[in-house]
Amino acid sequence: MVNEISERVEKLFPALQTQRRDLHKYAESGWLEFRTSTLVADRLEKLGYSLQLGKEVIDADSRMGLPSATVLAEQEQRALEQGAIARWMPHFSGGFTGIVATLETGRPGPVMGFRVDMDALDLNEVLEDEHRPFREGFASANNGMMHACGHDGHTTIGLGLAEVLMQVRDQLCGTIKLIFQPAEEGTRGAKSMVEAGVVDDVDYFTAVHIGTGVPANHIVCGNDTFMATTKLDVRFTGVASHAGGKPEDGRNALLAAAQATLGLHAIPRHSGGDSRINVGVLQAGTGRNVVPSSATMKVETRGTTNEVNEFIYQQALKVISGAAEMHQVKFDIKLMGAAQSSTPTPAWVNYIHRQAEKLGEFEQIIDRQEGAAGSEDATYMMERVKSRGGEASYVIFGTDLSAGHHNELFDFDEKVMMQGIKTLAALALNIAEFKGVN
Ligand SMILES: O=C(O)C[C@H](NC(=O)Cc1c[nH]c2ccccc12)C(=O)O
Repeated sequence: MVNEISERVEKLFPALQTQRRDLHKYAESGWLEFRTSTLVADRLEKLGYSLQLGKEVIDADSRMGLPSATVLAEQEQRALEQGAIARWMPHFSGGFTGIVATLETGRPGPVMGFRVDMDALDLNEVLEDEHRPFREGFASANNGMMHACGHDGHTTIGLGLAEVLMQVRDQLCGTIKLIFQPAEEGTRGAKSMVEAGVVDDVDYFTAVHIGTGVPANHIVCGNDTFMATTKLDVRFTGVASHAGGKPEDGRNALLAAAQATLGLHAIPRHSGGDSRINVGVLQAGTGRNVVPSSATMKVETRGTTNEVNEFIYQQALKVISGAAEMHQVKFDIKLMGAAQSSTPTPAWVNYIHRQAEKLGEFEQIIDRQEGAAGSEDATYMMERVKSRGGEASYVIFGTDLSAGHHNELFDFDEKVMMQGIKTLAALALNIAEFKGVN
């Protein structure tokens, strides 16, 4: 069975590479994955999956960090010009760019959920010969959007997995659910899919990532270091006045934001675990001789547990309102994203380990990756599945990178996609080996 899967996946490689490069070239940021979604939906339908799309899998009110209506409309238009398939667009229009593809095998067995993400980062790709995507003609055509975290690879893994599983459907049991999630960056999209009930029937859940510093031919079967996080946009609104003639009439939003920035970074640590705070963007003012009446900040808090993150977040709210009070300016706070901390379930990690072993492709099979990582909103899905007694894990496939994640020179070795597909396909094919037949 292992050899059969390997051969099938190897055969797909040229098509997978073309697919990945197409997605890379037409990179789309979170909630704007219009072209990507229409292509993914079309492919999955052709393969024979039943599809749930857009509002069926995205709870509108649980979406975080949604771009403005203007941006959504502009980008939908741009996607159509770049080859989005128009007949699918009504499902995704307005920022509902999520897809769940289901394969009912008709044989008894568990529901297995696989999650990949589809969004790019807000980043300009390097357009120079030293960078392979540019050299080979698939660098991002979209200004300010770049697949610099490998989600083009993840989406391609999802499509390749869909194809292989359909080829071997007679050997599968239970139900396969492939989840294509929007807006992972900024941890904005997963919650809306969880609230739409997407994983409520999933018994065994697996999310994937490539790279993240894990060497090529290594697999981490259960990454368990994701930090809980809260993302917020803060806007201070003061009063503009003549900086020379009437400074006392002004209410200085820039000072409030500056004060808040220093105060935020001075929030104490928490004995319950590591924490982070970052003011990543700070913009204020309009002119040299005007008391600045507006300021905006983009802030994130993190903690190794939900409690630690909540502590930092609550302190942050106090610092922000205190700084506003000090400078007599108004403020408002918008929640832009959030994720929980989560740990995989040991039995599922162990099963993944054994399947990876059988593939015979990996030099090292690691159960846990230690050390503080970033955040991931797949944790919402993991926690929902676990809360119902299910199994969940987050798997990392190591690969050689040309530069770190979120860097303008990021690229990866596309062979990793095949290792990903083989491993995930093995999880589905051999599920009878997990705790016997369900
Ligand atoms: O918080 C976010 O915006 C999500 C973003 N997530 C990632 O970069 C994914 C990620 C970070 N570190 C790891 C380690 C393993 C897998 C995935 C990751 C981050 O942490 O800034």
